[in-house]
Amino acid sequence: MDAFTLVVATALAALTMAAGMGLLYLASARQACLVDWMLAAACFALSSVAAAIGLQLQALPLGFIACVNAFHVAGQFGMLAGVRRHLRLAPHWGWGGLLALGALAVHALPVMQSAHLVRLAVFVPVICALDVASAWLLWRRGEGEVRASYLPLIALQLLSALQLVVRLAIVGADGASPHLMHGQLSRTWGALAMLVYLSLATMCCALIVTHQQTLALRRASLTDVLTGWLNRRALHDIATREFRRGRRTGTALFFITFDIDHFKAINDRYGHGVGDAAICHVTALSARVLRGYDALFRIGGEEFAVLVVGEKLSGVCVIAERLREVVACAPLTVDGVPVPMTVSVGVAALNAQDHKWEDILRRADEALYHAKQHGRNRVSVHGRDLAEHGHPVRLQVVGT
Ligand SMILES: Nc1nc2c(ncn2[C@@H]2O[C@H](COP(=O)(O)OP(=O)(O)OP(=O)(O)O)[C@@H](O)[C@H]2O)c(=O)[nH]1
Repeated sequence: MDAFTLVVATALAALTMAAGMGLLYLASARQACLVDWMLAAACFALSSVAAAIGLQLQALPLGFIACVNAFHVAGQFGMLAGVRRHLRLAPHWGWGGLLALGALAVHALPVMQSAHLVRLAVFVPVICALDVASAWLLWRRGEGEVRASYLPLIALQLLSALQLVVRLAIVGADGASPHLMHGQLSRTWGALAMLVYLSLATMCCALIVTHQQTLALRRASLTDVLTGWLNRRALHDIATREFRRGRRTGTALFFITFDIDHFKAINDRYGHGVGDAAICHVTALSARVLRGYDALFRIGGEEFAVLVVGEKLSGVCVIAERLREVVACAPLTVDGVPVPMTVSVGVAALNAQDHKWEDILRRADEALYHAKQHGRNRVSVHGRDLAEHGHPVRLQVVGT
């Protein structure tokens, strides 16, 4: 295939990428990085169109070469800008504009007019730096589940940089041993590499965005909207997994359940809006005293559960007591007036007779009920304050 046909195909691939990014932007949750990638593709398309026109004029005029290179640099910067925006960093398009203008201006230097090799030697490091910067950012910031979706674009950016370095080396070697690669062949290589790059970049960018949406949907399906705590569906998944692990490895497992005391009265007196704020207030306070890695669940209107793994009973009782205390000591303020709140707390541990995690939760609920029955604003521990089915063993209550 001749260079002209390849360049036209590259322009079409760039336009396809721009259209794909634009359509995905409209169809998805308007992720702004898609606009950056669409602009990047538009720059690549302009670069290819300039190259195609220049090739038709036989001897490629320097003005066209300058445009080809400037739009190409802008396109590569756009790829980086999209990556930065996806990672919640400022895209800095201003720098991209300056870089493109610099790329245009540098062609006025006489040395740039002399040889294809000189121009390659100037632009390859710039483009490689942009490619490697995108790959490095994605690698550094991509943690956990998202990294898998970043790997194809990381690989593509690195391969793009690598092929440029190889191309520069071959064109450079051509200077020493003539005809290894003349300018026309180098351009054909460049157009072919760009065609492959654009086709794959379209898929890589789409993969990143759709994967992120999938994760967001999954997160939303497991999270309570009001508090941001996990919901019952998540409780089932996480508790089942931890219960199995606890049975197999003998790791201690506890549920702390707690419930806002006389919450109905808060709703009745101040309205549902304040009731909602009270729920958020309690969960925010509780999260402060809980360990960052405990799983926190909203399991009912104003009832919550914490799954504690690998702790001693005494440690769990300290956590539960701290939780009770922090809520009692920090009332919600409504129009400058404090609204005192307390919580009743129940604690239960995994024991040898348990067949399923629901057994532990049921006992924690019984302990919570016991705390309610014995004055509220207190912590009751199953097996210490009450025996099976909520019968008191001795009325020793941790707390008030
Ligand atoms: N504002 C608000 N209220 C809720 C929400 N979910 C449940 N509720 C209300 O919470 C109240 C719970 O009341 P009860 O179960 O009687 O419990 P309580 O008044 O806290 O009494 P005790 O638990 O016995 O101390 C009900 O009035 C529900 O309507 C919610 O998301 N927001």
